[in-house]
Amino acid sequence: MDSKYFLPPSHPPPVLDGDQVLHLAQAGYLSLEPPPNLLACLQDLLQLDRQFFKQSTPSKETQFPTAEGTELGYYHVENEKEYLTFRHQYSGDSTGALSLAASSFWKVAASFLYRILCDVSTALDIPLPVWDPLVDGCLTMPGSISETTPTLLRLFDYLPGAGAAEKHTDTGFLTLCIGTAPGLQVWSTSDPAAAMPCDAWVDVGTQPTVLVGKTLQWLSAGRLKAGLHRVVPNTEGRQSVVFALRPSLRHPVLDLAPFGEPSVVNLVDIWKGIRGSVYNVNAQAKIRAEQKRKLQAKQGAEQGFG
Ligand SMILES: O=C(O)CCC(=O)C(=O)O
Ligand SMILES: [Fe+2]
Repeated sequence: MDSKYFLPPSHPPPVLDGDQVLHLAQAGYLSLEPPPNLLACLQDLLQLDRQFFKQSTPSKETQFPTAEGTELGYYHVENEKEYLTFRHQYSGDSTGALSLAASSFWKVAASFLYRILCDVSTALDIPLPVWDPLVDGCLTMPGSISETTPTLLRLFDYLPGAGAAEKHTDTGFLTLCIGTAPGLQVWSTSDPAAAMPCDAWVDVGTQPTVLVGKTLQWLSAGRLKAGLHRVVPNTEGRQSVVFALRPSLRHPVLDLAPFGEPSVVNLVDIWKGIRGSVYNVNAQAKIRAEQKRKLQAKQGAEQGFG
């Protein structure tokens, strides 16, 4: 028998249909139903997440020391929110279970977003192998700090009536946001052909939502638009799980030919440029204000990132 019948499929099964790809590209966001295994991992993670945030601040800080600004470990924004950022696995008795649940969730969330990346690539005629170096080390939670990439999993605990995030776009490829209560809003622009423009903030409620980030917008030369979003306070408070698939920086030399651009760039420089063009909506109020002030002085604009 001809061996071609035994070749593996060249593409993972699609997650999105054509209309969903179009919506994600044009609106910069898409609310959708994730696969059952992702929801099962989410429930395990949320249970441990609630137990974690009930602990005292010193206990949380000891288990997951704040590091790299907001980018690693436990971070507290006084009177607003606290959150825990995973970029690698932690060990130790008190943190083992949470770290393990985070690692399981990371794997399914990363594979979900990667498949969505494949779906948009197919629609844009971008060859799928192009993504291999770009997601190297991002699809499973790295074992140690030395193996980290910018990709992260973040567990938020927003204070009732106060926890929020100013409007911003994320910096990476794709972000998956799942909240336990309403609060996340996306900016929805009307069809340019519509008679009456009706641009508005739209509540996504507790519906899992995928957002396009600035790096994907840049790589696709604007064919995918980064999704503007914000978090508004909820009187009951809110937990959310945010997985941000960001570029791996392990292979800095990036040939843009497969993206339709005849040039070679340094991905580290591109990433630094994108990160440097925005302020951090998740930083403490004073740091945020200072970052905003510096940015305004530099570019006369106000832009946030999450
Ligand atoms: O909490 C959420 O659902 C979203 C948070 C967010 O937008 C961010 O951290 O970038
Ligand atoms: Fe965000």
